[in-house]
Amino acid sequence: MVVLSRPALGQFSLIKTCKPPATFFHGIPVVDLSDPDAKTSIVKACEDFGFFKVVNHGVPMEFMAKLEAEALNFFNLPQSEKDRAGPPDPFGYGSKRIGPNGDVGWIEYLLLKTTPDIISNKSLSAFPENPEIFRSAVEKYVTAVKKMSFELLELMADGLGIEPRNALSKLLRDEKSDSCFRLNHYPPCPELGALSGRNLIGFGEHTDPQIISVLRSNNTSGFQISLRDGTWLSVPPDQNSFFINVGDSLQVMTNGRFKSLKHRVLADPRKTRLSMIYFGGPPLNEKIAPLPCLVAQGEESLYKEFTWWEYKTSAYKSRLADNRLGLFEKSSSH
Ligand SMILES: C=C1C[C@]23C[C@@]1(O)CC[C@H]2[C@@]12CC[C@H](O)[C@@](C)(C(=O)O1)[C@H]2[C@@H]3C(=O)O
Ligand SMILES: O=C(O)CCC(=O)C(=O)O
Ligand SMILES: [Fe+2]
Repeated sequence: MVVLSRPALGQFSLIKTCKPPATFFHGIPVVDLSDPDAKTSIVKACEDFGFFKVVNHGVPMEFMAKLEAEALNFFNLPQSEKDRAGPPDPFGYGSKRIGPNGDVGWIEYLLLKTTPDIISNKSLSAFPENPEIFRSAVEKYVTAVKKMSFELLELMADGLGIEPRNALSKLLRDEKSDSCFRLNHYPPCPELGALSGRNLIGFGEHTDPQIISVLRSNNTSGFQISLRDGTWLSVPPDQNSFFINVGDSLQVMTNGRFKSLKHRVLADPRKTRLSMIYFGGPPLNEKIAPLPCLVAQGEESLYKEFTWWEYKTSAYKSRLADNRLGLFEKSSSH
């Protein structure tokens, strides 16, 4: 029989109680939603990165594949037909111009409102043949992704010790939730091959203003996140997984504990990138402020008081790369 000395026993209990290290893939935190301790890895990823990948998410792969096929059908239409769904106001079809303030990229997109109806009339007019097929593909996908987003926000609340656990998810579950959905199409840019070492911006660097963004793309790379040292990390694409971004509003609601992360997309010389992103936002009249239980005694909010409507209005006056939250920080003189 082996008799363990006291110090050796101590080590043994440490091994047994220590949490396994977070899983990473190419420097990106990966959260397995079937893991009973997913809430801990979600909180850690949101604190350290403001970004993570989700596997075992429960969203049927066929919903992703069907919507991808329908979106490609749309983007492969003649330009004149696509233009019938534009210009974006901000909803509808847009090409090269992103937002109202002069940002451009190697991209075309459809921006859709998810409440109260999935698709505004203008976007539907681009599908004269059979708008119902497209509507149904978007609806199935968005409904499943919303459900997963509610779960993620409930796990976040659990992990942060917030009560009730629906304090965050109720904002997206609300029928007045101001959420939207975006299909981005980045055509290949063959000229890029000749300009070796040069980057072509598909979607310029920015943070997302909402609470969370849930991104799924085909297997084409191009998505990058900004690391603390200012370098860009390329995120290996994975068409079967989701990538989650903490939005500016969640940064405020956690009083800066979670960070909204800058990201961007570079165009590819050879391959088409097709991405679909659900942006979960609160109702327009919702006050965006730190949850009281996350502000320790003696501490105060890092941000001025504002509603989602005020933030969104201000965001739409900004350029993509602007530090939108800066205007709402208490230290700011604006
Ligand atoms: C340049 C802009 C495009 C954007 C509105 C804005 O003025 C600044 C924020 C941008 C952004 C980034 C995340 C989402 O893609 C988006 C729909 C959003 O809510 O904020 C876009 C806006 C847009 O494309 O209209
Ligand atoms: O298209 C992508 O992969 C990301 C685009 C994005 O960040 C956005 O639409 O806000
Ligand atoms: Fe984004």
